[in-house]
Amino acid sequence: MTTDRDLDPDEFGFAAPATDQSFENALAKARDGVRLTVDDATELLATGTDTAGIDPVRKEAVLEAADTRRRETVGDEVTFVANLNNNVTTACNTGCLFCNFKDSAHAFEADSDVDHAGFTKTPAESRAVVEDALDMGVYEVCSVSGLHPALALNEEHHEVLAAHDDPASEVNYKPPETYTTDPGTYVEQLRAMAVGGVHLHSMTPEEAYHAARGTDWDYETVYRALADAGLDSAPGTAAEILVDEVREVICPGKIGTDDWVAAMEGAMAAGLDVTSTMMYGHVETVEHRAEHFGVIRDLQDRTGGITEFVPLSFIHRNTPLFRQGVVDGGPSRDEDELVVAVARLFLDNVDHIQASWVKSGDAHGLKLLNCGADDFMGTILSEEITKRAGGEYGEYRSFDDYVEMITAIGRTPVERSTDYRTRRRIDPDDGPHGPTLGPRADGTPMLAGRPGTGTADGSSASADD
Ligand SMILES: C[S@@+](CC[C@H](N)C(=O)[O-])C[C@H]1O[C@@H](n2cnc3c(N)ncnc32)[C@H](O)[C@@H]1O
Ligand SMILES: Nc1c(NC[C@H](O)[C@H](O)[C@H](O)CO)[nH]c(=O)[nH]c1=O
Ligand SMILES: N[C@@H](Cc1ccc(O)cc1)C(=O)O
Ligand code: SF4
Repeated sequence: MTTDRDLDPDEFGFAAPATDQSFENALAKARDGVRLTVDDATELLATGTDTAGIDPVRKEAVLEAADTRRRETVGDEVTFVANLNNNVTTACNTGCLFCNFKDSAHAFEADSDVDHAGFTKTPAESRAVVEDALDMGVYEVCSVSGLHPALALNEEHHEVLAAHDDPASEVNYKPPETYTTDPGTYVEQLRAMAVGGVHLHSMTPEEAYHAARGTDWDYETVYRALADAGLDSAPGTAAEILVDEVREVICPGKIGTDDWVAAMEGAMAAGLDVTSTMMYGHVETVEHRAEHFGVIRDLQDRTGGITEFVPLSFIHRNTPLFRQGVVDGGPSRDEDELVVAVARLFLDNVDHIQASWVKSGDAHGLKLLNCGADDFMGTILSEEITKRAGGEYGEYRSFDDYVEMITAIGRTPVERSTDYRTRRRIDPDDGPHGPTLGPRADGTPMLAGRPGTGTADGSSASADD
């Protein structure tokens, strides 16, 4: 078991980025549509490693090149999805230092008197949440969870884990009866959520690792079992920064880069689409970000199954990294803009780049749509990861919010399916607007207080911490 530990910032002092490339050459290649190298990306992200800090004139040139590339490759549509986040449990012992979503699993034990603000849902509770959302027109459920020690793939996995001499320390396992609430198995949770034709987007590489721990099952086998239970696609979170020297600092309990890549390949081999992410703006350098882009582009060259790239701006306020003084904040807005722009320019084989209103808010999220992004995520209805980390931008956007925001920047609002293959252009003048692609969607707005609806209150409520 890994727990939060004190870190000395000097412990990880990475070398200052430097390359043999010049900013001007890298920019010229980007403008000409020549495939960029990791060194090129480093120069663009740094607005030149020859100068300290971000140069505002060079930054604008990078953003403009990326915005032009976005217009030429995917046009002026801005997509979004009618989705729901349903996280099953916050119990987790992995101890990632950037995460405040998790609660120590010990606190969930039936005989524990440790207070915690987290939750575990049974499969029946998960199903009820999804059913309510389907009534609102939602057609995607995104479910990511803590690595609860009682979660196993299926009954067979429970037996394998329980057969260890000391399951808690050897395979991070305690039987369900240890806990106040039994989360069921991964297969049971997915079966419960895969209801009414909803698209189930779940099981990050880290969760797939947990669903195979203590066995010799490969990732494809695990994802096939999950697909049989109703899984449609997998979120490429747990990526953080795909460079092991960074992972050793911020998430030493997590799988390494090679394993993350193997899990994504296993998911795709099992016939699933995947997304890709990068969580940046903590201890890493711009060179690490560029290397991360290289890992994603190589993976996509081999597989073609990545539907989108989602930059996740580090939210610092309540995290161990910030509280222990390892970092003094998250990324600046300039860095957010450059990450989106260089993702658009470098990831020439990934069509869609997402801007996140959860991480950046509406105004800056819209700005990111002018830096190379073409997707504005989803309605989500509930948000726990960013909120618990100290995010302040709420947990719900309505279709009317989306249409108003996207038309305000002169772009075309488009409702999409998770895989982007089904799209509906929305006529801004034909409101009020609601989802139409869901199995129970008839264009009715996802409004506050509709009978049977979940917790969304129709406003863009702030985080309550
Ligand atoms: C909270 S985990 C849940 C799923 C699973 N436990 C895992 O790690 O894959 C999902 C992702 O949220 C992101 N995340 C967590 N804390 C964050 C923070 N403070 N700021 C931004 N993103 C964060 C990370 O990228 C992480 O991989
Ligand atoms: N960027 C964030 C997302 N993005 C995921 C989308 O909502 C959607 O599930 C995906 O594009 C597949 O269709 N989700 C969050 O909860 N928070 C974010 O910051
Ligand atoms: N839920 C993740 C974000 C995410 C989930 C699924 C994705 O496919 C992409 C991004 C977060 O808030 O950090
Ligand atoms: S990021 Fe995921 S694995 Fe890491 S502590 Fe948070 S919930 Fe656990």
